[in-house]
Amino acid sequence: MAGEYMDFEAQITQMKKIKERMDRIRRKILVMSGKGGVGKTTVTVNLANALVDAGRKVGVLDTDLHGPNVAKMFGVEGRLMETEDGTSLFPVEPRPGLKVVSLSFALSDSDAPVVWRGPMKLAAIKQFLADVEWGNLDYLLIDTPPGTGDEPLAVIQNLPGLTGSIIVTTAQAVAVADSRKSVTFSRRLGVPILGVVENMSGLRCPHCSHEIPIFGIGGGKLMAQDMSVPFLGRVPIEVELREAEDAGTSWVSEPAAGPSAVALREIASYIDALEDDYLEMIEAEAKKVKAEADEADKRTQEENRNGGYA
Ligand SMILES: Nc1ncnc2c1ncn2[C@@H]1O[C@H](COP(=O)(O)OP(=O)(O)OP(=O)(O)O)[C@@H](O)[C@H]1O
Repeated sequence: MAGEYMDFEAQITQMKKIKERMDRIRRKILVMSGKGGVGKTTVTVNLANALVDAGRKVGVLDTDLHGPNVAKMFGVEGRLMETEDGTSLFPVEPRPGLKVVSLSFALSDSDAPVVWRGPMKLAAIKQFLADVEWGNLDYLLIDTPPGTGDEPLAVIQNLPGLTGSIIVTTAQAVAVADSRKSVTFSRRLGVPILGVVENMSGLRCPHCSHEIPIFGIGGGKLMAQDMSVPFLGRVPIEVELREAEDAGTSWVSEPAAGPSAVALREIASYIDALEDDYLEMIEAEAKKVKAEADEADKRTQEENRNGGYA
């Protein structure tokens, strides 16, 4: 499948299939981070569980082939199930209302590192967008590897009606610097930014309740303000959250769960309460910003062709 040559007609058929599938999903959200290990998958998995708790139908697509943790954090073993005619792939369902697919389900050996070039990843992402039988969903959350590489680009360029991106960072200066690139990347490609989450934002000492700023506190919020994007909230470090992820249980669903669950539930409620009018407005704004950037690029190319003269 991945990397196979596809003629023009087959590509058009695939694009139509993707559109049909995506039209049945109300909101499609890309979860990104500039830096690795800042908690993108944690945010994806917990937002998904919180939205399911609120009665929403949610799908999660894990496009991270090199560190696919989504299925593990939902406590499921992933395996690709096809219809008999091979035209559709079925997601796994860790709990009612939640469907999960990882690109890694297509790999036979989970211990083997993946050596796929960009075009193979692009082909695989397109195939998953076209073939996964999500049915009707309220949300599709798409987890991507860190950075602004092939996977987020493939999703943005091939998923019609992408609602927006959520950018996850820690408050640490290096993570913030990288997450600024994710903001610029989203803007340059015309993707509305729903907001920034500052994860691992302080650890409350269990003995004295003092907040220890392991990766700093506040850097993500400052970045969001500086780049004029919404700030969605701070999620503190919590041992129980990490333990729940290792056990594949839903931390946000625990009524007595601590401050990280409270913060993640609040972010999920905020996202769920976003009005369609607001989303249309930020989509129009994002398209305008992209059109202006395209125009500026065109002028620069023109100038370069004319030896630096307009
Ligand atoms: N708020 C938190 N409290 C405790 N542990 C956390 C928190 N956020 C993330 N973790 C843990 O930190 C590790 C990295 O998180 P996660 O896998 O979500 O990051 P990521 O950005 O998706 O990583 P990658 O770059 O590999 O895709 C995981 O072991 C996760 O359980």
